[in-house]
Amino acid sequence: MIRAHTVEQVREAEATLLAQLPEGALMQRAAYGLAHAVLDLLGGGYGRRVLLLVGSGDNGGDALYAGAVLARRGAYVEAWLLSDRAHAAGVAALRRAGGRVGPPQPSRSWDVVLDGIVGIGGRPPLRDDAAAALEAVAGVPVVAVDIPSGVDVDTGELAGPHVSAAVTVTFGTHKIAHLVDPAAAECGVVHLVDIGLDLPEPALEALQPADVAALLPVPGGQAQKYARGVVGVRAGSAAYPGAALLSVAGAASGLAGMVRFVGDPTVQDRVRAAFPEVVGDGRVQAWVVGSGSDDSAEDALRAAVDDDVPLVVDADALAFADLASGRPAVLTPHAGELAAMLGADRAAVEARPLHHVREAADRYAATVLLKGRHTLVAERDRPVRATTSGTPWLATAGAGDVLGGLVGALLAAGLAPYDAASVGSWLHGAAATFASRGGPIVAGDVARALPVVTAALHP
Ligand SMILES: NC(=O)C1=CN([C@@H]2O[C@H](COP(=O)(O)OP(=O)(O)OC[C@H]3O[C@@H](n4cnc5c(N)ncnc54)[C@H](OP(=O)(O)O)[C@@H]3O)[C@@H](O)[C@H]2O)[C@@H](O)CC1
Ligand SMILES: Nc1ncnc2c1ncn2[C@@H]1O[C@H](COP(=O)(O)OP(=O)(O)O)[C@@H](O)[C@H]1O
Ligand SMILES: [K+]
Repeated sequence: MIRAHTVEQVREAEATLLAQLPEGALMQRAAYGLAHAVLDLLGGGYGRRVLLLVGSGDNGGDALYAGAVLARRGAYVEAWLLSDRAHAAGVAALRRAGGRVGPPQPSRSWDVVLDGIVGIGGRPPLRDDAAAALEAVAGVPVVAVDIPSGVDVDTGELAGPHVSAAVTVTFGTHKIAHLVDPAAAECGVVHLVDIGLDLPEPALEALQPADVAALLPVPGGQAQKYARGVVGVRAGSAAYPGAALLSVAGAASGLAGMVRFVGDPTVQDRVRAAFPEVVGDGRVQAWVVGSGSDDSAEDALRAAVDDDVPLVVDADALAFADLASGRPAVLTPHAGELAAMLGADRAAVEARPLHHVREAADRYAATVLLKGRHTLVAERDRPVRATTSGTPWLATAGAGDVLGGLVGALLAAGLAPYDAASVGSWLHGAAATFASRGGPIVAGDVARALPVVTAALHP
């Protein structure tokens, strides 16, 4: 599991550790890890040209000490101090190691910039002098120290100019901005340096393959199809028959024991032709409702709610999500749909996805899965889960229908809504990456890849 903590949680853990360690030891650990990440990126130190952007806090201190390590490895290191209160011991260490301190020499070209402007003590927006320094080094790859300066650490929001990093080296634990967009998209590759912090329950987490494998419902020797769970799909319409096929394709991932389909008769024929294993109406352990349902969405959701089993509420059914409020249910909006549910603008949801997904989980007393580059799953009183598997090629029509069906299969197999949503989202992203191999895919490819990625979790 990748765990992310708030600034306050990190500060508390840091204070406990600082009290036990000799002065400066924690910063040395951080700086050493940072320097080695930079050496990895540059393929060595000798002859490399490194510019440090140094603010007034300990984040600048990390950059200065790492700069000293790099200078001792033969790099040419220069520190641009953005404050006259830069970390004094760090400045001295850099000088001792042969680094230069002062405004950068205009003619120099840099292999890398270390962003030590602000870390977890920064409050966006960045000040003008810091923003001007970033402009001056535009085009040079940046390694962000702890956090790309200018992003809001605890919300993942952007507020004005900020660093776009190739690599972010963080310390002790991930921060929320490393996992939540739009800030997460500015972090590049995130590298965690262990500095020995003892941390509480995280604010946010991201499942890793081992976590997904541990949560996955796997049939035992005595398995039989009904006991494995039956998932029902009420999706599609004469106008959108494809959505029914894709929702069923996700449900027919093999993770539940049986799939039922209920819908428009012409659509039903097409579903049966494409999926001979799918049967008609009857008892189910979970319903998936709404993908392409058009004007039948409300009736379909009411019928599903009457069965009193866990629900996936997708697409057209989201307009009636109040019907699922307080029930075991996963609501699966994209940003536009969530905006409509909350009476907000789509742009506001995209700028503040964490805020809005939490608001919806609270308002609907349900599990809310907000689709996007890093999908977020929120439920009251639980850490939000972010999905980091996937590829931008997954942003393709019908991919969301497959996801809804898949989450429904996991609900039917007995996972709680929170786990079904986050495990389903992870598998969906992994299947997309597997199917894509770096190239284009369509939604059906994602569904077809689900058994392969599921099998790969249990070698
Ligand atoms: N926690 C840990 O376990 C460890 C932490 N470590 C490191 O310490 C870092 C935290 O250091 P920190 O507390 O000194 O804060 P930090 O982020 O460097 O600077 C804050 C200062 O910047 C300023 N400033 C504020 N807003 C600004 C703005 N918008 N634009 C420009 N300037 C702005 C403001 O100062 P002012 O100039 O207002 O006096 C403020 O005081 C952490 O991220 C990690 O790198 C590791 O060494 C070891 C383990
Ligand atoms: N930039 C992106 N990178 C990775 N995945 C993305 C990106 N944008 C969207 N997705 C994923 O693509 C899928 C699109 O689903 P959705 O918006 O519901 O489309 P549709 O309604 O056509 O099925 C979601 O699973 C979402 O998380
Ligand atoms: K930084």
